[in-house]
Amino acid sequence: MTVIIGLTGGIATGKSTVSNIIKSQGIPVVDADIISREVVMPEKEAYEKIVACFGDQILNDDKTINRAALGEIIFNDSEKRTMLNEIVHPAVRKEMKRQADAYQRSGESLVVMDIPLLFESNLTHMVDRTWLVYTAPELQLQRLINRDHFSEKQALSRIHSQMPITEKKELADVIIMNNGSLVELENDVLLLLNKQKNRPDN
Ligand SMILES: CC(C)(COP(=O)(O)OP(=O)(O)OC[C@H]1O[C@@H](n2cnc3c(N)ncnc32)[C@H](O)[C@@H]1O)[C@@H](O)C(=O)NCCC(=O)NCCS
Ligand SMILES: Nc1ncnc2c1ncn2[C@@H]1O[C@H](COP(=O)(O)OP(=O)(O)OP(=O)(O)O)[C@@H](O)[C@H]1O
Repeated sequence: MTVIIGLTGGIATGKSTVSNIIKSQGIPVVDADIISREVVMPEKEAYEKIVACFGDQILNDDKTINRAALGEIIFNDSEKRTMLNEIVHPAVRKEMKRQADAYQRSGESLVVMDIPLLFESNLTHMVDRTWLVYTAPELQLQRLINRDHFSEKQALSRIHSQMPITEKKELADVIIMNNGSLVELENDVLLLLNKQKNRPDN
């Protein structure tokens, strides 16, 4: 039997950092952010819909989508964000399911799905358990500004596009605290994986 873990968090709380630790242990990770980049490549179905909806001012010279430009639009306008989500999410869900099914068929005992909008998009039915990477809101803001060189306003508009991390904390089965160092985070994740291996049924 395969146990599927839904790994989530808020923007810049450390999902990719945790999923890299998980991958380093040979555990497969299905990554919604990576898939959401693949399904909007020029040859894919969602691409034409995005261009029709947002115009060619969101394109780079080579006709690929300018993610910074599209981000500026959708993180400042909830209606436009819903429109983009309605175009992109069905294709992302389909590919996530395809990858998870393939891992299941190949007999993996544990598969992790890294899904930033797991709770916002009601995708918990796709997973057996939910793990949340949590950082205190002030630290989340600081890490986002440092990583992406956003202004405070840009960073807050992205944070406010999601369910607050404090609310997600109430919904998750397991909380991975990420307020400390990277070494502490790695130790905690390795311990959690060990616990999961020893008690695969929950
Ligand atoms: C707006 C886009 C082009 C910006 O691209 P960019 O490369 O700057 O960011 P990236 O895709 O790496 O996302 C970074 C983080 O932003 C957050 N985020 C992304 N999209 C959304 C959204 N629609 N609503 C809320 N938060 C979001 C997530 O925490 C994600 O981990 C891109 O995020 C996108 O296409 N979003 C819509 C698809 C989506 O919802 N992806 C998230 C998981 S499926
Ligand atoms: N414990 C930590 N100590 C210091 N920096 C950290 C820690 N955890 C994560 N970071 C840094 O914080 C930033 C956000 O982490 P990461 O990119 O893993 O978040 P994410 O949740 O995957 O973000 P997104 O939602 O945008 O995909 C990165 O620059 C990362 O290196």
